[in-house]
Amino acid sequence: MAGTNDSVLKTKFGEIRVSENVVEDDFESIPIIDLTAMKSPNLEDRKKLAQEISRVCSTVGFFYIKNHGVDSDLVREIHALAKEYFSLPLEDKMKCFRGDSNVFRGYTPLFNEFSQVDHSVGSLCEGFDIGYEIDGDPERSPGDKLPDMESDMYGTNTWPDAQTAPRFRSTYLKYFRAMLTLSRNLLKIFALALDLPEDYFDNVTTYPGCMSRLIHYPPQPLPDSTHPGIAPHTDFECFTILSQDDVRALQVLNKRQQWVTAEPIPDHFVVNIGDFLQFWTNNKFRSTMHRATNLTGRDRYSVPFFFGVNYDATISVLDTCLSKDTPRGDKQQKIMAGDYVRRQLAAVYDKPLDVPDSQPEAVGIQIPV
Ligand SMILES: O=C(O)CCC(=O)C(=O)O
Ligand SMILES: [Fe+2]
Repeated sequence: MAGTNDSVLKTKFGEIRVSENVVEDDFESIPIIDLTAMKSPNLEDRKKLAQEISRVCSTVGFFYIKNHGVDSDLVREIHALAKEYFSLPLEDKMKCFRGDSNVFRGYTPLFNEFSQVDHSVGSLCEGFDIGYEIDGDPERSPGDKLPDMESDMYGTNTWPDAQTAPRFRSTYLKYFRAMLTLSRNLLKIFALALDLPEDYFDNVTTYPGCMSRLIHYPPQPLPDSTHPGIAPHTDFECFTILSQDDVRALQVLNKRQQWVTAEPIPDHFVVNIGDFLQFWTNNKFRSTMHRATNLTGRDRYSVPFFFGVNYDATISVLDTCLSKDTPRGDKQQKIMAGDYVRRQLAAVYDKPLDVPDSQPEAVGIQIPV
Protein backbone atom coordinates (compact mmCIF):
# COMPACT_ATOMS: atom_id res chain seq x y z
CA MET A 1 0.00 0.00 0.00
CA ALA A 2 1.30 3.45 -0.86
CA GLY A 3 2.44 5.39 2.20
CA THR A 4 3.12 9.10 2.66
CA ASN A 5 6.86 8.65 2.60
CA ASP A 6 6.96 6.68 -0.64
CA SER A 7 8.80 7.60 -3.75
CA VAL A 8 8.98 6.16 -7.25
CA LEU A 9 12.30 4.55 -8.07
CA LYS A 10 13.34 4.26 -11.70
CA THR A 11 15.33 1.09 -12.30
CA LYS A 12 16.77 -0.53 -15.39
CA PHE A 13 13.89 -3.00 -15.20
CA GLY A 14 11.06 -0.50 -14.75
CA GLU A 15 9.61 1.73 -12.06
CA ILE A 16 8.83 0.63 -8.53
CA ARG A 17 7.35 2.43 -5.56
CA VAL A 18 9.60 2.29 -2.51
CA SER A 19 9.36 3.51 1.03
CA GLU A 20 11.94 6.08 2.06
CA ASN A 21 11.85 4.93 5.69
CA VAL A 22 15.01 2.91 6.21
CA VAL A 23 14.41 -0.06 8.50
CA GLU A 24 16.84 -1.97 10.71
CA ASP A 25 17.99 -5.39 9.64
CA ASP A 26 16.19 -8.17 11.45
CA PHE A 27 18.46 -10.88 9.98
CA GLU A 28 15.48 -12.35 8.25
CA SER A 29 16.04 -9.81 5.54
CA ILE A 30 19.76 -10.50 5.30
CA PRO A 31 20.53 -13.89 6.83
CA ILE A 32 23.94 -15.13 7.97
CA ILE A 33 25.23 -18.29 6.32
CA ASP A 34 28.02 -20.34 7.84
CA LEU A 35 30.23 -21.70 5.05
CA THR A 36 32.03 -24.32 7.15
CA ALA A 37 30.26 -27.13 5.26
CA MET A 38 31.54 -25.84 1.91
CA LYS A 39 34.79 -27.72 2.54
CA SER A 40 33.20 -30.83 4.06
CA PRO A 41 34.28 -34.11 2.41
CA ASN A 42 30.69 -35.25 2.84
CA LEU A 43 28.50 -34.43 -0.18
CA GLU A 44 25.35 -34.48 1.98
CA ASP A 45 26.75 -31.63 4.12
CA ARG A 46 27.51 -29.62 1.01
CA LYS A 47 24.02 -30.27 -0.35
CA LYS A 48 22.46 -29.09 2.89
CA LEU A 49 24.39 -25.85 2.66
CA ALA A 50 23.30 -25.56 -0.97
CA GLN A 51 19.65 -25.88 0.04
CA GLU A 52 20.05 -23.09 2.57
CA ILE A 53 21.69 -20.88 -0.05
CA SER A 54 19.01 -21.73 -2.59
CA ARG A 55 16.27 -20.64 -0.19
CA VAL A 56 17.99 -17.36 0.59
CA CYS A 57 18.77 -16.61 -3.05
CA SER A 58 15.17 -17.24 -4.07
CA THR A 59 13.79 -14.93 -1.42
CA VAL A 60 16.29 -12.25 -0.44
CA GLY A 61 19.21 -12.42 -2.86
CA PHE A 62 21.52 -11.05 -0.12
CA PHE A 63 23.29 -12.81 2.72
CA TYR A 64 26.29 -12.54 5.01
CA ILE A 65 28.91 -15.30 5.01
CA LYS A 66 31.08 -16.37 7.92
CA ASN A 67 33.78 -19.04 8.18
CA HIS A 68 34.63 -18.31 4.56
CA GLY A 69 38.34 -19.08 4.95
CA VAL A 70 39.71 -15.68 3.89
CA ASP A 71 42.51 -14.44 6.12
CA SER A 72 41.35 -11.46 8.19
CA ASP A 73 44.82 -9.85 7.92
CA LEU A 74 44.41 -9.77 4.16
CA VAL A 75 41.05 -8.03 4.54
CA ARG A 76 42.63 -5.49 6.88
CA GLU A 77 45.45 -4.97 4.36
CA ILE A 78 43.12 -4.26 1.47
CA HIS A 79 41.17 -1.71 3.52
CA ALA A 80 44.41 -0.01 4.62
CA LEU A 81 45.45 0.08 0.97
CA ALA A 82 42.16 1.71 -0.06
CA LYS A 83 42.46 4.35 2.64
CA GLU A 84 46.05 5.12 1.71
CA TYR A 85 45.32 5.25 -2.01
CA PHE A 86 42.31 7.58 -1.80
CA SER A 87 44.23 10.00 0.43
CA LEU A 88 46.66 10.71 -2.46
CA PRO A 89 46.37 14.05 -4.28
CA LEU A 90 43.79 13.98 -7.07
CA GLU A 91 46.42 14.59 -9.74
CA ASP A 92 48.24 11.39 -8.73
CA LYS A 93 45.02 9.39 -8.79
CA MET A 94 44.06 10.86 -12.17
CA LYS A 95 47.19 9.32 -13.73
CA CYS A 96 45.16 6.11 -13.74
CA PHE A 97 41.91 7.72 -14.94
CA ARG A 98 39.38 5.03 -15.81
CA GLY A 99 38.19 7.02 -18.83
CA ASP A 100 41.53 6.27 -20.53
CA SER A 101 40.96 2.51 -20.31
CA ASN A 102 38.91 0.72 -22.96
CA VAL A 103 37.95 -1.91 -20.36
CA PHE A 104 36.71 0.44 -17.61
CA ARG A 105 39.67 -0.03 -15.27
CA GLY A 106 41.47 2.49 -13.09
CA TYR A 107 40.46 5.50 -11.03
CA THR A 108 36.99 7.12 -11.08
CA PRO A 109 36.74 10.50 -9.34
CA LEU A 110 33.73 11.67 -7.31
CA PHE A 111 30.45 12.13 -9.23
CA ASN A 112 31.74 10.25 -12.28
CA GLU A 113 29.71 7.13 -11.81
CA PHE A 114 26.08 7.59 -12.74
CA SER A 115 22.80 6.02 -11.80
CA GLN A 116 21.93 3.08 -14.09
CA VAL A 117 18.85 4.95 -15.24
CA ASP A 118 19.46 8.65 -14.71
CA HIS A 119 22.66 10.25 -15.92
CA SER A 120 22.03 13.44 -14.01
CA VAL A 121 22.72 11.51 -10.77
CA GLY A 122 26.46 11.24 -10.06
CA SER A 123 27.53 9.15 -7.08
CA LEU A 124 29.28 10.63 -4.08
CA CYS A 125 32.07 8.07 -4.17
CA GLU A 126 35.45 7.57 -5.80
CA GLY A 127 36.62 4.15 -6.93
CA PHE A 128 39.46 2.13 -8.34
CA ASP A 129 38.57 -0.81 -10.60
CA ILE A 130 40.65 -3.77 -11.60
CA GLY A 131 39.64 -6.75 -13.73
CA TYR A 132 40.71 -10.27 -14.50
CA GLU A 133 44.38 -10.78 -15.27
CA ILE A 134 46.51 -13.94 -15.25
CA ASP A 135 48.45 -12.88 -12.13
CA GLY A 136 45.16 -12.50 -10.29
CA ASP A 137 44.17 -16.12 -10.89
CA PRO A 138 45.64 -18.81 -8.61
CA GLU A 139 44.68 -21.48 -11.16
CA ARG A 140 46.89 -19.96 -13.87
CA SER A 141 50.70 -19.83 -13.97
CA PRO A 142 52.89 -16.78 -14.52
CA GLY A 143 53.64 -16.58 -18.21
CA ASP A 144 50.19 -17.90 -19.22
CA LYS A 145 48.48 -15.66 -21.73
CA LEU A 146 44.93 -14.31 -21.72
CA PRO A 147 42.92 -16.50 -24.08
CA ASP A 148 42.16 -15.39 -27.56
CA MET A 149 38.45 -15.07 -26.90
CA GLU A 150 35.79 -13.23 -28.77
CA SER A 151 34.97 -10.75 -26.03
CA ASP A 152 36.74 -7.41 -25.92
CA MET A 153 36.27 -7.12 -22.16
CA TYR A 154 39.59 -8.84 -21.47
CA GLY A 155 42.39 -6.34 -21.19
CA THR A 156 45.07 -4.92 -18.96
CA ASN A 157 44.81 -3.39 -15.54
CA THR A 158 45.97 0.13 -14.88
CA TRP A 159 48.25 0.41 -11.85
CA PRO A 160 49.59 3.41 -9.95
CA ASP A 161 53.39 3.49 -10.09
CA ALA A 162 55.29 1.95 -7.21
CA GLN A 163 56.55 5.29 -5.91
CA THR A 164 53.04 6.73 -5.63
CA ALA A 165 51.43 3.64 -4.11
CA PRO A 166 53.92 0.99 -3.02
CA ARG A 167 52.50 -2.55 -2.64
CA PHE A 168 49.28 -1.52 -4.41
CA ARG A 169 49.50 -4.07 -7.21
CA SER A 170 50.82 -6.95 -5.11
CA THR A 171 48.29 -6.46 -2.29
CA TYR A 172 45.35 -5.97 -4.60
CA LEU A 173 46.20 -9.04 -6.71
CA LYS A 174 46.64 -11.12 -3.55
CA TYR A 175 43.15 -10.08 -2.49
CA PHE A 176 41.77 -10.75 -5.98
CA ARG A 177 43.24 -14.28 -5.91
CA ALA A 178 41.68 -15.00 -2.52
CA MET A 179 38.30 -13.77 -3.76
CA LEU A 180 38.55 -15.84 -6.92
CA THR A 181 39.24 -19.00 -4.94
CA LEU A 182 36.34 -18.31 -2.59
CA SER A 183 34.07 -17.56 -5.56
CA ARG A 184 34.95 -20.75 -7.42
CA ASN A 185 34.21 -22.72 -4.25
CA LEU A 186 30.94 -20.90 -3.76
CA LEU A 187 29.95 -21.50 -7.38
CA LYS A 188 30.14 -25.26 -6.76
CA ILE A 189 27.60 -24.83 -3.97
CA PHE A 190 25.45 -22.73 -6.30
CA ALA A 191 25.61 -25.56 -8.84
CA LEU A 192 24.34 -28.01 -6.21
CA ALA A 193 21.66 -25.50 -5.25
CA LEU A 194 20.45 -25.66 -8.85
CA ASP A 195 20.43 -29.48 -8.99
CA LEU A 196 23.54 -29.52 -11.15
CA PRO A 197 26.86 -31.35 -10.70
CA GLU A 198 29.35 -29.34 -8.66
CA ASP A 199 31.70 -28.94 -11.62
CA TYR A 200 28.92 -27.75 -13.95
CA PHE A 201 30.28 -24.22 -14.34
CA ASP A 202 33.97 -25.20 -14.52
CA ASN A 203 34.28 -24.78 -18.27
CA VAL A 204 32.89 -21.23 -18.18
CA THR A 205 35.13 -20.11 -15.33
CA THR A 206 38.57 -20.84 -16.79
CA TYR A 207 39.24 -17.09 -17.34
CA PRO A 208 36.32 -15.62 -15.42
CA GLY A 209 35.28 -12.06 -16.16
CA CYS A 210 35.60 -10.72 -12.63
CA MET A 211 36.14 -7.17 -11.48
CA SER A 212 36.88 -5.63 -8.13
CA ARG A 213 36.68 -2.07 -6.84
CA LEU A 214 38.10 -0.12 -3.97
CA ILE A 215 35.47 2.45 -3.01
CA HIS A 216 35.64 5.53 -0.82
CA TYR A 217 32.44 7.23 0.31
CA PRO A 218 33.00 10.62 1.93
CA PRO A 219 30.33 11.49 4.46
CA GLN A 220 27.11 12.55 2.83
CA PRO A 221 25.59 15.69 4.38
CA LEU A 222 21.93 14.83 3.82
CA PRO A 223 19.83 11.90 2.58
CA ASP A 224 19.98 13.54 -0.84
CA SER A 225 19.07 11.38 -3.82
CA THR A 226 20.77 13.81 -6.23
CA HIS A 227 24.16 12.59 -5.04
CA PRO A 228 23.74 9.26 -3.28
CA GLY A 229 26.83 7.33 -2.19
CA ILE A 230 25.82 4.85 -4.86
CA ALA A 231 22.46 5.05 -6.61
CA PRO A 232 20.04 2.09 -6.43
CA HIS A 233 21.19 -0.67 -8.79
CA THR A 234 21.62 -4.38 -9.28
CA ASP A 235 25.02 -5.94 -9.95
CA PHE A 236 25.67 -7.46 -13.36
CA GLU A 237 27.60 -10.66 -12.83
CA CYS A 238 26.89 -13.96 -11.03
CA PHE A 239 27.39 -12.73 -7.50
CA THR A 240 29.28 -10.08 -5.56
CA ILE A 241 31.36 -10.60 -2.42
CA LEU A 242 31.57 -7.33 -0.53
CA SER A 243 33.90 -6.38 2.29
CA GLN A 244 32.68 -3.37 4.27
CA ASP A 245 34.56 -1.48 6.97
CA ASP A 246 32.69 -0.63 10.19
CA VAL A 247 30.77 2.32 8.71
CA ARG A 248 27.17 1.57 7.83
CA ALA A 249 25.84 2.70 4.45
CA LEU A 250 24.75 -0.32 2.41
CA GLN A 251 20.97 -0.65 2.06
CA VAL A 252 19.08 -3.50 0.45
CA LEU A 253 15.56 -3.34 -0.94
CA ASN A 254 13.41 -5.97 0.74
CA LYS A 255 10.24 -7.57 -0.63
CA ARG A 256 8.06 -4.92 1.02
CA GLN A 257 10.06 -2.35 -1.01
CA GLN A 258 11.73 -0.93 2.08
CA TRP A 259 15.42 -0.16 2.37
CA VAL A 260 17.09 -2.37 4.97
CA THR A 261 20.51 -1.44 6.33
CA ALA A 262 23.11 -4.19 5.92
CA GLU A 263 25.03 -3.54 9.14
CA PRO A 264 28.75 -4.19 8.90
CA ILE A 265 29.66 -7.36 10.83
CA PRO A 266 33.36 -8.00 11.58
CA ASP A 267 34.88 -10.93 9.66
CA HIS A 268 31.77 -11.39 7.55
CA PHE A 269 31.36 -10.60 3.86
CA VAL A 270 28.08 -9.64 2.25
CA VAL A 271 27.16 -11.73 -0.81
CA ASN A 272 24.51 -10.71 -3.31
CA ILE A 273 23.17 -12.30 -6.45
CA GLY A 274 23.80 -10.46 -9.71
CA ASP A 275 21.92 -10.36 -13.02
CA PHE A 276 23.66 -13.39 -14.63
CA LEU A 277 22.36 -15.75 -11.96
CA GLN A 278 18.93 -14.27 -12.26
CA PHE A 279 18.96 -14.86 -16.05
CA TRP A 280 20.42 -18.32 -15.69
CA THR A 281 17.88 -19.38 -13.08
CA ASN A 282 14.91 -17.98 -14.96
CA ASN A 283 14.31 -15.44 -12.18
CA LYS A 284 14.41 -18.07 -9.43
CA PHE A 285 17.37 -16.31 -7.79
CA ARG A 286 16.93 -12.60 -7.19
CA SER A 287 19.37 -9.94 -8.32
CA THR A 288 18.38 -7.59 -5.53
CA MET A 289 18.39 -3.81 -5.71
CA HIS A 290 20.76 -2.03 -3.33
CA ARG A 291 22.36 1.37 -2.74
CA ALA A 292 24.84 3.05 -0.40
CA THR A 293 24.06 6.10 1.69
CA ASN A 294 26.71 7.24 4.14
CA LEU A 295 25.06 9.51 6.70
CA THR A 296 27.46 8.68 9.52
CA GLY A 297 29.73 11.70 9.23
CA ARG A 298 32.68 9.33 8.73
CA ASP A 299 34.60 8.24 5.65
CA ARG A 300 33.63 4.78 4.49
CA TYR A 301 35.64 2.24 2.48
CA SER A 302 34.33 -0.92 0.86
CA VAL A 303 35.73 -3.52 -1.52
CA PRO A 304 33.33 -5.43 -3.76
CA PHE A 305 34.47 -8.37 -5.87
CA PHE A 306 32.16 -9.09 -8.79
CA PHE A 307 32.36 -12.72 -9.84
CA GLY A 308 31.42 -13.35 -13.46
CA VAL A 309 31.99 -16.11 -15.98
CA ASN A 310 34.30 -16.16 -19.02
CA TYR A 311 33.43 -13.05 -21.02
CA ASP A 312 32.64 -15.08 -24.12
CA ALA A 313 30.35 -17.51 -22.26
CA THR A 314 26.72 -17.51 -23.30
CA ILE A 315 24.03 -17.40 -20.66
CA SER A 316 20.58 -18.83 -21.21
CA VAL A 317 18.07 -20.41 -18.86
CA LEU A 318 19.40 -23.61 -17.26
CA ASP A 319 17.45 -26.78 -18.03
CA THR A 320 16.92 -27.34 -14.32
CA CYS A 321 15.21 -23.94 -14.08
CA LEU A 322 12.71 -24.51 -16.87
CA SER A 323 9.31 -25.51 -15.59
CA LYS A 324 5.91 -26.04 -17.11
CA ASP A 325 5.23 -22.36 -16.43
CA THR A 326 8.29 -21.27 -18.36
CA PRO A 327 7.97 -21.91 -22.07
CA ARG A 328 10.92 -23.66 -23.67
CA GLY A 329 11.18 -20.64 -25.93
CA ASP A 330 12.82 -18.81 -23.03
CA LYS A 331 15.89 -20.89 -23.71
CA GLN A 332 16.34 -19.03 -26.97
CA GLN A 333 17.13 -15.82 -25.11
CA LYS A 334 20.86 -15.64 -24.75
CA ILE A 335 23.33 -13.09 -23.56
CA MET A 336 27.07 -13.09 -23.99
CA ALA A 337 28.64 -12.27 -20.62
CA GLY A 338 31.19 -9.73 -21.90
CA ASP A 339 28.64 -7.84 -24.00
CA TYR A 340 26.23 -7.54 -21.13
CA VAL A 341 28.90 -6.29 -18.72
CA ARG A 342 30.23 -3.81 -21.29
CA ARG A 343 26.76 -2.38 -21.89
CA GLN A 344 26.06 -2.02 -18.19
CA LEU A 345 29.42 -0.42 -17.43
CA ALA A 346 29.00 1.93 -20.36
CA ALA A 347 25.65 2.98 -18.89
CA VAL A 348 27.06 3.86 -15.48
CA TYR A 349 30.33 5.32 -16.70
CA ASP A 350 28.85 7.20 -19.62
CA LYS A 351 31.33 5.79 -22.10
CA PRO A 352 30.27 5.69 -25.76
CA LEU A 353 29.06 2.22 -26.65
CA ASP A 354 31.24 0.38 -29.10
CA VAL A 355 29.37 -2.90 -28.97
CA PRO A 356 28.06 -3.87 -32.43
CA ASP A 357 24.30 -3.40 -32.81
CA SER A 358 23.84 -7.04 -33.71
CA GLN A 359 24.75 -8.25 -30.20
CA PRO A 360 21.78 -9.67 -28.31
CA GLU A 361 20.43 -7.73 -25.38
CA ALA A 362 18.91 -9.23 -22.29
CA VAL A 363 15.62 -7.57 -23.04
CA GLY A 364 13.51 -10.68 -23.35
CA ILE A 365 14.14 -11.90 -19.84
CA GLN A 366 11.82 -10.42 -17.27
CA ILE A 367 13.51 -9.36 -14.09
CA PRO A 368 11.07 -8.75 -11.27
CA VAL A 369 12.35 -6.18 -8.81
O1 LIG B 1 29.87 -0.13 -1.02
C1 LIG B 1 28.86 -0.82 -0.90
O2 LIG B 1 28.40 -1.13 0.19
C2 LIG B 1 28.13 -1.31 -2.12
C3 LIG B 1 28.89 -1.18 -3.40
C4 LIG B 1 28.10 -1.66 -4.57
O3 LIG B 1 26.95 -1.97 -4.47
C5 LIG B 1 28.73 -1.80 -5.90
O4 LIG B 1 29.86 -1.33 -6.09
O5 LIG B 1 28.10 -2.41 -6.79
FE1 LIG C 1 26.31 -3.19 -6.13
